[in-house]
Amino acid sequence: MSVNKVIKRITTSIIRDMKNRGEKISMLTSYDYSTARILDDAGVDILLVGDSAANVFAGFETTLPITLDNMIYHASAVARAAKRSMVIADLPFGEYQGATEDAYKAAVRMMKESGVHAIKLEGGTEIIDNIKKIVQSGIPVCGHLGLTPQSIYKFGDFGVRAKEDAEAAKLKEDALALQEAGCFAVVLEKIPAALAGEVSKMLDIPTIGIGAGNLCDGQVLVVNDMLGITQEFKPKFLRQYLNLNEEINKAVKQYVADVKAQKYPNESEQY
Ligand SMILES: Nc1nc(=O)c2c([nH]1)NC[C@@H]1CN(c3ccc(C(=O)N[C@@H](CCC(=O)O)C(=O)O)cc3)CN21
Ligand SMILES: CC(C)C(=O)C(=O)O
Ligand SMILES: [Mg+2]
Repeated sequence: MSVNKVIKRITTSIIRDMKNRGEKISMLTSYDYSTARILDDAGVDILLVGDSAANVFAGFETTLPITLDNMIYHASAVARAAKRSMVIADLPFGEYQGATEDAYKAAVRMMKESGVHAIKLEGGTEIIDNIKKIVQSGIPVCGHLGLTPQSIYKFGDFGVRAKEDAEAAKLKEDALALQEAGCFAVVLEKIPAALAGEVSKMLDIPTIGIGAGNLCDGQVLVVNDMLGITQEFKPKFLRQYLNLNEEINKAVKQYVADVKAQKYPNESEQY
C-alpha cells in the first residue's frame, strides 16, 4: 500500500499555499537514497537533486560536465527515498538551451526515467519558449535566476549578481516571464536581499533563496555544505549545522586503529 495514502506528499499547490500563508519553504539538495531517506524523515519540504552533484558527488570544478544520464541516476535514487517530500531535479547544462524539441525530450526523459515530481532550469527570457513547451506538456518547472552556475564561464566568477540597476531590472523581467510561462517556483541565487524581497513580493509563485536573504518564500542549501562534509566551500551565506567532516574523520581514525590493533572485530562481531 502506498505511503502517500497516509502521508500527504508536498505538491506544487501545497508550496504555493505555504507562500500565501507565510509559511517558509525548506529545501535541501540530495543525491543518493540513504541521505534522501534521512532528509525526508526529518521533514524537509523539497529535495533538490542539484547538478551540484557534479561538484560534491563527482569532484568536478563546475556543474558543466554532469550528463543527463548521471542526473537521472541520482534523481531516481532520491525519488525512491522520498515519501513526503517533493523531489525536483536539475536538468544539466546543454540539455535545454537549444531547440525546444530537445529540451522537451530531456525533460520527458527525466520525468519518465527518474520518477521526480518536477524539474529545474537555469535562465530567464532566453529559454522561455522551451519552458512553455515543457510546462504545457504537464511537467512542473522551477526557474533559477541570479547566480546560475551553468553560465559560470560567461560571468567569470561566483560573485553576487544583480547589484547594478540594469541587471536587477533584467532579473525582475526574467522572474515575471518565468511566472507567466507557468513556472511553479523560482530559485534566486546570490543576489542582494532587498532585490530578492522585491521579487518575492512581486511574484505570486514562491521564491526559494540561496544567498538571497530571508525575505524569500523559502531557502535552499547544498546538504553536504550545511552538514559540514564539504571542506573548502565556506561562502558568507552558508550556515554549517554540523561538522560532519570532523565526526567522520574521528570515526574512521578509530576504525583504522581498531583494525590495526586487532580490536575489530571482537568475539561478538564474528561467527
Ligand atoms: N558545494 C556546493 N555548494 C553550492 O552551494 C553550490 C555548488 N556546490 N555547486 C553549484 C552551485 C555553485 N554555487 C555557488 C558557488 C560559489 C559561491 C560563492 O559564494 N563562492 C565564493 C565567493 C566567490 C566570489 O565572491 O567571487 C566563496 O566565498 O566561497 C556561491 C554559490 C552554489 N552551488
Ligand atoms: C544550489 C542549488 C539551487 C542548485 O541548483 C544545485 O544544488 O545544483
Ligand atoms: Mg543546480
